[in-house]
Formats: sequence, C-alpha cells, structure tokens
Amino acid sequence: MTSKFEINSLNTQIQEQVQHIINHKTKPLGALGILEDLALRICLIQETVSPKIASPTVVVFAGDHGITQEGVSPYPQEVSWQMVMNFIAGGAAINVFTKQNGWDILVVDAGVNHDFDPALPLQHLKVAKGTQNFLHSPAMTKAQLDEALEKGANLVQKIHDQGSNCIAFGEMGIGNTSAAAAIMHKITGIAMEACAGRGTGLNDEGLEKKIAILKQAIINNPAYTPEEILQTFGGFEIAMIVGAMLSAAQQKMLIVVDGFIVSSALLIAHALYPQILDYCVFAHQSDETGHKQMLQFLKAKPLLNLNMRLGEGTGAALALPIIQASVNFINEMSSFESAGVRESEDR
Ligand SMILES: O=C(O)c1ccc[n+]([C@@H]2O[C@H](COP(=O)([O-])O)[C@@H](O)[C@H]2O)c1
Ligand SMILES: Cc1cc2nc[nH]c2cc1C
Repeated sequence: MTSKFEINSLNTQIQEQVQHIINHKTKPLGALGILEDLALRICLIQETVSPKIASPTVVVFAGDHGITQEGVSPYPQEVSWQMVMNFIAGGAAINVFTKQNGWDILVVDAGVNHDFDPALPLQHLKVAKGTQNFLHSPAMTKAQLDEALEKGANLVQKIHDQGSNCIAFGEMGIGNTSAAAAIMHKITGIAMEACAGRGTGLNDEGLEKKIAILKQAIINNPAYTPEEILQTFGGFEIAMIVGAMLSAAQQKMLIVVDGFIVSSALLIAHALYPQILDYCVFAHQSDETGHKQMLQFLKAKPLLNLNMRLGEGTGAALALPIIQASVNFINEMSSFESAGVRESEDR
C-alpha cells in the first residue's frame, strides 16, 4: 500500500524569481525571517509567485489503543470517545482555535472503542474498536494497516478535490503517546527513556512503569521496516495520518504538523518518502518529552514553542495564521519600487 505514492521533490525553477520578489519588498533584507522561508517554500510547492492558502482544513483523527490495559495513561480509555463527542459539540480547544480563524475542521473515527451513532457529523472510517495490546502482539494486522493507510489517503484526496491545498493534522487517543514513543524509538534508535514522556500527566512512578512496559513491548515484538513498525506499535489514527500525509504530499498540499503523535506519523512517512519534508511545516514544539529530539531527527524547525502538550491539532491551528501571514506578505506588500521607497545600495 505505501509503495503506490508519487511524491516529488520541489521544483526550484522559480526560486530565484521568488527570492527576488521577497528581497525587494519594503523591508530590510531578510527582516521577515522565517516568514520569508515559508513564503518561498509555499511558492515552490504551488509553483507560483502568487501563492494561496485555500480552504485550510484541520483533520482530527481519533483512535484507541490496547496498550492502555497496562496503565500507561492516567486517563481511562473512554475519554477518547467522550472527547470525540466534545469535538462534535464544538467544546474542545481545537474547536475554539479553528473557530477563531474560520478554518474548517473534520473529525475522524479512525478506530475508537465506541459505537458512534452513524448520524453524527463524523468521518466514520473505523478500522476496529481500538488496537490490540502491543505488549503481547502487534497492534494491528497487515490488512488493518493497509485499510487505515488507504482510508487516510482517500479522505485527503476528497478534501483536496473539494479545493483545499493546506491540511493540518491532529489526533485524539488515550494511550497514543506510548504508541508514538515506541515508533520514535524504533525509527530513530534513541533510548526509550528519551522517547517516552508523561503524556496526559503521569507522575514519576507512572512514567517509570510506562518506560518499562514499552521496553518490554519492543523486546516481545520484532519489527524492522517502517510498515512493520507502524503495524506493530501504531494506532489506527496514527496509520491513517501516515496515509493522509503521503496523499497530501502527492497532491502538493501544504502539510501542517502538530505535536508528538502527529510527528511520529511523519517519522514513518519520512522513512518511506524522505522528500515529504518539502511539504511539511512544523507548527510547534510540544512539551512532551521526546518531541524536541524527534524534531531534531527530522531537522525540523518548529514555528512556536508555547509549552503545549494537548494534541487535537491545537498547535497546528495556532500556527496557521503565521503561515497565512507569509502568503499575505508576498502577495500584498509593496516593493521598494511600487512604494517609492529608496532601497539600500549594497543588496
Ligand atoms: O500533541 C502532543 O504533543 C501531545 C502530547 C501529550 C499528550 N497528547 C494528547 O494526550 C493523549 C495521549 O496521552 P496519553 O497519556 O494518554 O498517552 C492524546 O489524546 C493526545 O492527543 C498530545
Ligand atoms: C481531557 C483530554 C483532552 C484531550 N485532548 C487531546 N488529548 C486529550 C486527553 C485528555 C485527557
């Protein structure tokens, strides 16, 4: 399933032209810092000097995790479906942040351990009612992995076909910091102690236990390729995000990466298609232990660091206005010439 994507590195043909436009805006050279890098990249992705952020969409994938049976989260599993209901009712942080900016939000049941009423305004893409406990066996079957990847990819294709060129990924799933930590350890080789964190708020004793369980799970379940790692330790929401990211990059959409769990999906996508990074903007550095090193592994520079560790796509939603500003400045700012402002002589 993962071999079918066609992801191209950026075409740099218009790079000099775009850089020239940026350099001649009414500002000292380079004075818009990272906004300038963003603007250039969005121009190259869209192959235009007049880029647009069209119908930005935040997609929140939810799934449950069998590993919660081992007490790796301070919250009970039912919080996953209860928070999905909260997303639908508009009461979660991600609802507030998307509403503030007028962004669209889609909530996906990727594999929550609950029977949702089919009439609810959800993307009903459930693969199964939660994964298996990966302490004892792989989290999902190969068929389930392929189903999740395919469903994620198809959903993004649909969003793209409806006119969106910018997609932000979020997630919800009690226990998913354990899945993400296991993926991080397997892909990066970084010690489990540096990958596993407190998640929703484990105390010292809880964290120690989580690390011990994850280490044992790694011993119990050999997994080598990125697909095997995802199948063995992933969640349905994480696998769906992998498929969604691959499809988004194939469609040349801008991908806004949220926190620790969404970044773990990117670790898998990147291991399969390194060029996917050309399409990614890293919204923030989460406070979850491990995210900083995960970002360093990807050579990623996050836009924000607000000590957040919520997930849901909240970091991504907060970064979207910055991304929008980078597009606005290249489209709307005057040049020295058009504004009649004198330029420095030694440019
Ligand atoms: O996005 C992050 O960086 C992040 C960091 C810590 C926790 N979370 C959220 O907390 C939940 C997982 O935490 P836990 O402790 O149950 O593994 C899940 O719903 C995530 O959205 C999210
Ligand atoms: C209340 C709550 C809200 C969340 N949002 C994302 N992960 C979450 C975890 C909990 C526990």
